[in-house]
Amino acid sequence: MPHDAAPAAPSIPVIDVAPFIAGGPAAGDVVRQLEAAARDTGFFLVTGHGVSPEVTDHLYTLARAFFDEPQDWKVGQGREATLEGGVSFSPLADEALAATLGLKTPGDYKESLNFGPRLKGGRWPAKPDGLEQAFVDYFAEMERLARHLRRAFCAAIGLREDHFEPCFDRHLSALRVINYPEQDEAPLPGQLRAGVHTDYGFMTILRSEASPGGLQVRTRKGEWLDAPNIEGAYVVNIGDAFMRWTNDEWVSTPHRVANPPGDRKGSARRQSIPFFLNPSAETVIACLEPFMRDGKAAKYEPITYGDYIALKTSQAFSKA
Ligand SMILES: O=C(O)CCC(=O)C(=O)O
Ligand SMILES: [Fe+2]
Repeated sequence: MPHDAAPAAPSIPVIDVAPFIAGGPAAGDVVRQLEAAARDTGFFLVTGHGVSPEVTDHLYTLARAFFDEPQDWKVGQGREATLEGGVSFSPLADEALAATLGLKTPGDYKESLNFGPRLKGGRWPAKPDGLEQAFVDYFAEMERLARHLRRAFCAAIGLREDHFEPCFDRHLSALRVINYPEQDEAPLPGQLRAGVHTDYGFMTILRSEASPGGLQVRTRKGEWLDAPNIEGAYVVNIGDAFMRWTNDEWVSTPHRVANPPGDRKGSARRQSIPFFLNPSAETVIACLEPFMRDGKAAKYEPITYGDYIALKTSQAFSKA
């Protein structure tokens, strides 16, 4: 076989969504690219998304200032969990994401700040100034991009373009900034920056950062791919609830965040910003009609998103 006929290495595609957002003649081509990626790896990068770089950088910078504060102070922040739209702080090794797949591992080598307008948190910290507003503004940017992507998904599936909109009227989406510190000491056996897991909800839109020890995605064949880092691009992946909605035809893919290699541990701080787009608690996840054509049957019983998420969350925080 001539060597140029070898199958292409699997990869995570980069899709320019600007023609879809603009609604021009190339919109259909974007829809086809998104559908192929959603069925194949369940992960893709988007450019041409229109998200404000200033709003993104501002949240990044203020969150970084928070993480730079002493640990003793941070652990006292956002503890009440009584305030809708409050903030919560999850310290190093608090969460083991691999527990959602039934794996016992030490807690993830990360700390995070978490916010959602309909999620309970505590009072916002007194510093840095403007932290709450930075979360709120970036959340709004993510909602805008998510709305475009939902419309594109409807076009791909053959649904009315506003099919999912009622599910997001009172959505339970969450915005998180994660700090993966430098690893001055070796992590515990089995401890990763973030253990292997799938995301629970509809989709995740991630602002990532190029640094040693980053996001890796498991293909359907079981190979681990490094997610590319492209300045200004966002990583998008399909979540479990959406996979269930599509009768498993669109895929929620396992992923993890690797530790930095031994020689780079002291220079490998990384900060990422995932936005987890989740439907409302009362949304019923039932197989979409186009996925039941040609004699195909629904694989799962309908379930409300509230029941579904409660189960997954309790697993993630049950410590090894
Ligand atoms: O930080 C990353 O690159 C990914 C984090 C992640 O997968 C998650 O928090 O669900
Ligand atoms: Fe994830």
